[in-house]
Amino acid sequence: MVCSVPNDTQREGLPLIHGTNVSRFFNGKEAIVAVRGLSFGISEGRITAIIGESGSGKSTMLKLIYGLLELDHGEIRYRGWRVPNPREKLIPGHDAMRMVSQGFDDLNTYANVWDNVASQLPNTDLEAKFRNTEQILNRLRIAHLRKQRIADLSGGEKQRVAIARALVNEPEVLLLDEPFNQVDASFRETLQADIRNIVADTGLTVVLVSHDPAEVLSMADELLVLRTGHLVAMGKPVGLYNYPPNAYTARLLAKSNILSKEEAFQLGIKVESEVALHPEWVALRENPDALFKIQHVYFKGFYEELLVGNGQFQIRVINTAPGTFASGIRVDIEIGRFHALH
Ligand SMILES: Nc1ncnc2c1ncn2[C@@H]1O[C@H](COP(=O)(O)OP(=O)(O)OP(=O)(O)O)[C@@H](O)[C@H]1O
Repeated sequence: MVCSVPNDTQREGLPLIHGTNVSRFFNGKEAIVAVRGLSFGISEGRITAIIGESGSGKSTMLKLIYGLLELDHGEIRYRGWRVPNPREKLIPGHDAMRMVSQGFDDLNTYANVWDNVASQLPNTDLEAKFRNTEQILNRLRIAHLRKQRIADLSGGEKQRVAIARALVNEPEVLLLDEPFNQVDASFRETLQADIRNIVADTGLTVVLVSHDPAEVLSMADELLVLRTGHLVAMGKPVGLYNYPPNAYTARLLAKSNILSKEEAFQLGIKVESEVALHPEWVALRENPDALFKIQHVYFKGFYEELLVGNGQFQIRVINTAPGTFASGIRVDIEIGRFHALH
């Protein structure tokens, strides 16, 4: 779907969504940098997650992609055409995309689920309206709720209605702002699986924002990592997890221990840079003469998180055999692997 801007010409050979040097500031001269100098590509038919700490610019980036906010610098293209900014379009937001924001502002609280979804479709073909509404309610497993008012639904159910409403008229891109916020783990996993299936079956492109990368590691095909408005890493989850390009990404994805080269040396690692040591890359062996001591044991269910220190620095370690170590015990640290941050 082309949603064009006057005097624009299509650029060939770009990914589906392509940003060049995108910046957006707030507050005029005392500018708050929301995002700065972002250049990125988002592929068609994939799930791309924008991740980063609170305030890193994720929601701003999503709104810029959709065309809800004006850019201060740079440009964003969709299928090679420039995304219109809010001044260039009567109803802001790209016609090929739909966005589901936090808070479900778009839902009509007093109408029922069916009407909230069906109202997105025209009355010109009532049979198609019925069929498409029914189909998307089934896909999102909320057909049994069709007569319920939004006000009476749980947060997770509302989230599914909001997504159904966004998908019912078959956008090419679905933008999701923190879709798994405030929902429990089992709900999250089934919703993630349902979204993955929709992407696989329909070729939909999904861009989602998350402040908790662990929750999207298994779901996203690509990750874009933001830090204070800058893009500091992009790539596939497995690659970024195992070979993070910087300390921020290592901490965000893996809660990694970041050690200076001097600290690493004390663990027998000889490198000329900082080191990322993921908590699961470390094993412990009890030794009454060891320099390191278990300082805290945090019970996590099927595993424990241990804080181990030598008086100078601490590292976090995952122990998959809970109950083996108690606070105060002295341990040797065995490094399975590490990743040098150059
Ligand atoms: N309308 C606005 N006016 C002023 N500052 C804004 C506005 N929108 C965003 N900002 C600022 O821009 C920065 C990035 O905000 P943004 O909401 O994009 O971050 P985020 O990564 O989505 O955060 P969170 O995870 O907390 O939702 C923040 O410092 C924020 O305070």
